[in-house]
Amino acid sequence: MSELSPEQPSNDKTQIAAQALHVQFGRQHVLRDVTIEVPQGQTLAIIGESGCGKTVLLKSLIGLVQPTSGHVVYDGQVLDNLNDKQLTELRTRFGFVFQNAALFDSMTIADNVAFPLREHRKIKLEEAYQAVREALSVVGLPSSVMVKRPAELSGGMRKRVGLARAIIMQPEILLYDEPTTGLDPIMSDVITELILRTRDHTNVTSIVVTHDMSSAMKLADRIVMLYPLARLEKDEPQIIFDGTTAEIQKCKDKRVAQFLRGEAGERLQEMRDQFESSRMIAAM
Ligand SMILES: Nc1ncnc2c1ncn2[C@@H]1O[C@H](COP(=O)(O)OP(=O)(O)OP(=O)(O)O)[C@@H](O)[C@H]1O
Repeated sequence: MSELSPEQPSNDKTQIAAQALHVQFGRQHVLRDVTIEVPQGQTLAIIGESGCGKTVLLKSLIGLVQPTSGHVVYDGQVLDNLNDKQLTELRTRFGFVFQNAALFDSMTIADNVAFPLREHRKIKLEEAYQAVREALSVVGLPSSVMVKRPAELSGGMRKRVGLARAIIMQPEILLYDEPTTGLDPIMSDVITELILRTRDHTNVTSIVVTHDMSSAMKLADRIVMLYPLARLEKDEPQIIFDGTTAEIQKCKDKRVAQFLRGEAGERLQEMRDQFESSRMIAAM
């Protein structure tokens, strides 16, 4: 395995670290100088308004997005020093819960959940299905769903299947992209509880990208808030808050407080201005 070449994260127990991460697509800069160290067992919520780069950060952490500069260090290994085989092996230690559950429509729930096991471990079908039953029971689903297909389940059930598939490999780290989006408040709370339960049972490190402040406040040990680069001056940091749930409630930064209160602030005026200018262009 490759040795750590950039600076060693300061915390010995750091499981994953983004070091001075910069991501750019064409001319659009999305992440600038983002540094976060996540200790083993921590549950970190990444919040921030739509388009600020939360998902890009999450994808960079598992090597699905290549940073323009900077590094991701996982358990002492720099991701960009790994070849494809090593990266694939490393990813088996990660569980990723996608925003839309990303299930295969043509497969049964049993085969969807068993998929990573069958892909990465030489395991008999019956053994895999036993692991599926256990993973489903952890997320509160009966084994009777195993024969169904994703289209036959509700959105909340599909999210739970996505979580079952992520935990079946007993990952060291779980990354969630908007796990409660599109769910009613009760089902959102169920998913939040499941994330907590999974963390408590397995001591897994969890990184949760979310807009859902009530979920973030309930599950996070730590909250990091990103701000869109387009709204920042060149020398302003993109991480505008990094602290506990208690600290964020006392945070004096207007941008953080507005986000917590769900206020649109100057965005409404900007939308009105855009509307007016497009009306004027149309009238010309
Ligand atoms: N593969 C890509 N190619 C080009 N641009 C991209 C790509 N992935 C993301 N972007 C752009 O990067 C910016 C940040 O996207 P990202 O999905 O990380 O936002 P987000 O904070 O997760 O937003 P949301 O909360 O709406 O999901 C957006 O402007 C998006 O269009």
